[in-house]
Amino acid sequence: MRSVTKTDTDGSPSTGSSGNSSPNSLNDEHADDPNELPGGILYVDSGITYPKYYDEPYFDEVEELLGSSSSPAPCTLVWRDVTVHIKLKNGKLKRLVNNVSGIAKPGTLVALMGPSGAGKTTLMTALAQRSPDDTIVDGAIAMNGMPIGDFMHRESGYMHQDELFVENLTVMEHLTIMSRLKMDRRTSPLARRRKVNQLLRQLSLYGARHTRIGGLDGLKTLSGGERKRLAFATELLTDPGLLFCDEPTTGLDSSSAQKLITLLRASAVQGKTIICTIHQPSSELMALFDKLVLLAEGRVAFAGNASGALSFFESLGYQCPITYNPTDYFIKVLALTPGSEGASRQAIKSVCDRFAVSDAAKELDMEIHLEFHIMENEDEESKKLKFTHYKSPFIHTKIAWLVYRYLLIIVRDPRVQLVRIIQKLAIAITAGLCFLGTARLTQAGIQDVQGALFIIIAENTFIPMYSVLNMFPEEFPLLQRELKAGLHSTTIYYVSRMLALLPGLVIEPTLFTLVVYWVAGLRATLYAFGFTVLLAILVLNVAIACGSFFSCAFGSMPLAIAYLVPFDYSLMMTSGLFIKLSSMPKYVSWIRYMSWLMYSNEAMSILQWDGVQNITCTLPENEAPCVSSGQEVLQVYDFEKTKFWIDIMALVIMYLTFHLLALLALRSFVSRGIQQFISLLALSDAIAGYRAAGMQASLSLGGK
Ligand SMILES: Nc1ncnc2c1ncn2[C@@H]1O[C@H](COP(=O)(O)OP(=O)(O)OP(=O)(O)O)[C@@H](O)[C@H]1O
Repeated sequence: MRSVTKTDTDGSPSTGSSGNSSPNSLNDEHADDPNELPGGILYVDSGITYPKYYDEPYFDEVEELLGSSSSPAPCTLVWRDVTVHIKLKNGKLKRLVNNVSGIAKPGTLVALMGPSGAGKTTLMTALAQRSPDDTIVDGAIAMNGMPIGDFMHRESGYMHQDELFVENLTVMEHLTIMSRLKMDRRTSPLARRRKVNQLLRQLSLYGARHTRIGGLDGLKTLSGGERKRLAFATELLTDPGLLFCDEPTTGLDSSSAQKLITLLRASAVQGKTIICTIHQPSSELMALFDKLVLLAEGRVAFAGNASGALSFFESLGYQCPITYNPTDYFIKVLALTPGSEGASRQAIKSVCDRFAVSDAAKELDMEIHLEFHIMENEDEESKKLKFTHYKSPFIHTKIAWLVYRYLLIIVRDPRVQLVRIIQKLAIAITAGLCFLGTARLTQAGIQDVQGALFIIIAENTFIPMYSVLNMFPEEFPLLQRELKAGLHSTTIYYVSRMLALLPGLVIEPTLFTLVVYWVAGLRATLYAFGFTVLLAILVLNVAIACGSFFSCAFGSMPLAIAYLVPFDYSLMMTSGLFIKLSSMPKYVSWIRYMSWLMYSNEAMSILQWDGVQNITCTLPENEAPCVSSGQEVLQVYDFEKTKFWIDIMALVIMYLTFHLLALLALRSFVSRGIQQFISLLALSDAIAGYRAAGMQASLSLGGK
């Protein structure tokens, strides 16, 4: 056996871990290596150095050396008399799952089946402690003798029916980032990479490891089957003993479905407990499942071996025709027939009632009672031994990897970045050229200088503020899912999202101000230029913070725009350029204190005019009196030179306040849940439709 040697970035060699990724085999020596931030480290294997982290020869040898299998912690899930209600908008409760009991043991693959709307997903999310917030779950659910709680996020995996990814990432990037967000912080870098590589191979994704998951036009992306396998791989990163899969074969052809269920079967054989909802499996697929649970109208219609289901239905007089797939037949019996719903409900009730008093149900009941009895008599210490002693990654690790993820999204499409920079420069040059040679110390020059300053402020306010409005609503479904899975918190997400934007929020205003400032010929001192750039950066950041607040508070772009437009008009009107601030009526003049346009305009004007003397006057004597000094210019606009630092402080306070409000709005939005998001989308669509109708009407009026 050859030894595998890891060289940390400090150059000191250390022997790699030979265990699996479970905490028992963790190599504390490399615990949460701060050097292992995105970008990877170098590994040396018997004198050969392989750069970065995804080198195939390296992984080949490590796998030979360390073996590839790991055994998950055995997991028994038992539930008794589980009833699930949902709170409706009118305040009433609707029962979705009615008094359901069952058990899933280690090494079993359980099929949860039933007609559409039977309550499969509702039951599964309740068992996985991932129910939406407006749901009430009653009854007893326990895992390994402990009533379920937040620990389910780390002890179980949940594969959703519709997989959501950050589409512009590659398969390898996605798994690497998820391994840093999900896996125990004590897992050594070596074990983490080995796990990722092992999953890629096991799930036949190795060849597609550098393929983008989805997204960009014209580039190769993952197939539907590969996406499902990637979702599966993501859940397997932590090797959970319990796995929930919601319709994993939906959208797959029969061969891909067969492959996926075979994988689930293989995982169950390894010792996992897997509960899987599935629609219309073929007989071959069904043969891979150990147990079948049939749900109908929120109740259990059958639970036990698939072969037992045939005889149970036969005993009720439902003889499966020879040409029928038995599972299709069961679903047909348990589905509501359009036009005769009443009779169907009666038939379903009768099947569920008969199952409740059947021998199979009594046997199941005994098993469940025994499990709860053992649980009640087991001491806490031995219960704890059944759980992994998981330690979540540090907050700074999560932030670093989320920032990396969002930076990848930003730089992934260089065309967009390039277009943005070219656009910015083009606007800057055009705006600057309009003021070329005009910003002189003359009476006309005063207006030109103020105009150039306003261009800098406006360009760093309006477009950026509106451009951010769609960001949060777009990412909300994935955020909601990651929060439910306990991957991170709303605050971590928000901070990471903003940090990833930061480089652009510094580079863009700097470039823009640089061009406009010098082309327009504004005050040529390093002090004035430096602070103007700083102010432009601050303005852009306040605008982004304000846009983020509106985006988080209203949850959809059309709604946010509807409120932001009047707000930005009031900011602009009180900026000091369009109306004399001291002449504004009292009841609206307070708005200026919320206007970062006013603060930045005042500070930039002070930079341009403070200490300036001898502004030339070429006006005829009988015209208005001339402004002869910078001090007088500031007075014209109601600006005070002593307020320079107050303006900067006000901008900083606004930046912090908007971000804080945005974070609070996002947290409240998240806690109100996806349901509100869906209704907001409907409202936004209605607004968009209303606008389109209005536009149509005005067009047709115009036509007349
Ligand atoms: N938020 C909700 N408000 C009202 N009814 C709901 C809500 N969520 C689910 N339901 C209803 O609860 C029932 C069970 O839904 P669930 O998604 O669990 O069914 P399912 O068996 O998984 O269906 P499918 O196979 O079509 O996914 C359905 O009738 C559904 O319309």
